[in-house]
Amino acid sequence: MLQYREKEVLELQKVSWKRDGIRILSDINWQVNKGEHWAILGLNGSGKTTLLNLINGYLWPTTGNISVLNQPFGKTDLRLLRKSIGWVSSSLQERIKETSLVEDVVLSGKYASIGLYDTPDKTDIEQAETLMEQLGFSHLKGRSYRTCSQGEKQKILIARGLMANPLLLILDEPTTGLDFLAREDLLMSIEKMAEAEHAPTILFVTHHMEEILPIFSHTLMLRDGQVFAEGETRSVITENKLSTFFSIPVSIEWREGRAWMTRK
Ligand SMILES: Nc1ncnc2c1ncn2[C@@H]1O[C@H](COP(=O)(O)OP(=O)(O)OP(=O)(O)O)[C@@H](O)[C@H]1O
Repeated sequence: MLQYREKEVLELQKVSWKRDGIRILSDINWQVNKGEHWAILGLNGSGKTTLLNLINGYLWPTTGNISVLNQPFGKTDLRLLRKSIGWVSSSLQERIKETSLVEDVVLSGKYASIGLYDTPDKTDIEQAETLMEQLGFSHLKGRSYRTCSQGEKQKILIARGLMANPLLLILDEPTTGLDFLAREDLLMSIEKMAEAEHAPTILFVTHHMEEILPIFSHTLMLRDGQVFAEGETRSVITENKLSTFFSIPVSIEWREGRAWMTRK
């Protein structure tokens, strides 16, 4: 595990990524500091997944510099770094063994494994139980993962991601496929988790404005592989900026710290 006391969680300087002569990401400058949680907003194909793959070191930038948890890429052991990063995505969901018990899926996060290969100790079991309670699914203990709903599965995977006490937690479109109630329930669990003591820095990828909860102090907007806007959420989520971003006039209504968008 990395020992990490610095202020800076993430720094990208002039990062570009090209594939087959096409620039997928251009000139990304982005800094995330401790104490901030970021939403990443972008249309399909804007480069969000590519950006996450760069941060995790699964892709290498064509140009520019990346430093994650104060570890400059090129001088760092990426396998060690990845132990400090939790990543919850739909591709992870597909890799979970459907017959596993809910608590074993959570516990497997301790070893960054998909199955449960090591024997968990008492502290691990207690930690898993605390996370299940915090995220509101203690009642699913003893059930198989297969029998859980989509919203429950997302909570299980977030708890799994938290088992290794990551410093950075990436939630890549966690609300995909959820109905209104399941989505709100998951968002409230994420909010509670973010407010807990020793919570990791969260990067939350979404297509939907209203999912940017007040805990997301900052927002990065990506368009066509470029940073369209970045900074404090209230200064980024404005009618003017969003109308340009979506190329249609939109209005925003703020309710309980969340921006609800409609077409004008
Ligand atoms: N390995 C690759 N080779 C060629 N093109 C790629 C590759 N990976 C991504 N792209 C292209 O880069 C662009 C950005 O893709 P990316 O998956 O990062 O977008 P995204 O914002 O995550 O989209 P979505 O919201 O649909 O998941 C797309 O046009 C995609 O086709």
